[in-house]
Amino acid sequence: MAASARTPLMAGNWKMNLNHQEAVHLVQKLAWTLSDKRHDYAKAEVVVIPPFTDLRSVQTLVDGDRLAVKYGAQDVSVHESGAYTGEISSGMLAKLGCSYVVVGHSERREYHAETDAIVNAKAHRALGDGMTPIVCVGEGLEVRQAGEHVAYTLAQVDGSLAGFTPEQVAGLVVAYEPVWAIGTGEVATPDDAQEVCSAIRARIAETHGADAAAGLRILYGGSVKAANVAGIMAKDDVDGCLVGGASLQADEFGGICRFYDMPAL
Ligand SMILES: O=C[C@H](O)COP(=O)(O)O
Repeated sequence: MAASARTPLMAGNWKMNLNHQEAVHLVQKLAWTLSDKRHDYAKAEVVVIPPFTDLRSVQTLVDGDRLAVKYGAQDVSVHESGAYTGEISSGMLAKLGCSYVVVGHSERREYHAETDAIVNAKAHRALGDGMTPIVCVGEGLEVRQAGEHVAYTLAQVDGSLAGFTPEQVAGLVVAYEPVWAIGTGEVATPDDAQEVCSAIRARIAETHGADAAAGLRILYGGSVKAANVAGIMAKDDVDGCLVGGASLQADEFGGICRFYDMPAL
């Protein structure tokens, strides 16, 4: 499968920002911006990832206005249901119409001690309920400075994708997010992104076969903006972006979604 056969994916992770009223306003403005510019959703799938408390409002808006924007959740429980106070199950997210679930974001790995085994269990939960996990991996600054970023990230990929069949892997999304580039303004160069994304694809070819590697979408995340997105997206093994801060502004995120119109700096 050629790179062009993978539909680019732009996912905006709002993190712990925006109440449900602000969420509706942002999605309306984003949809209007993309419609005004005649965005081609075949050139970039557009996904917003609000906090749990906004999901019902976003669902109502998307369904009511028949928007092409999709939405997902920032996390999911490893448990199916029961006495797990504060947890949200994959079944609940599927019922809200979520298409995607982020698992293993570095902020969950760091602040909530999520291991590859936990991330893997969450990814299986999401897929089991018909949603696509966006499995996050990526190294911290010390690992990068030691020159061990590729090996470190591939070990996370191995652990986080354990137990998936080649056919399942072909439909998954992996997001490579070097932790040192998240929210710092310190964007990895397009070559930095390509180095690790191509290594991930090569690893999947070894472990799950060529078709799985060709189908898997690999995103880059870390200080992506409209001004730098085109250079990153020009790389063969980068199939989209997981965007934090810049996804909170409709114009900026709209520009990222329309990367194909942006100059590659
Ligand atoms: O999930 C998104 C990433 O953490 C990137 O965040 P950022 O675009 O604010 O650097």
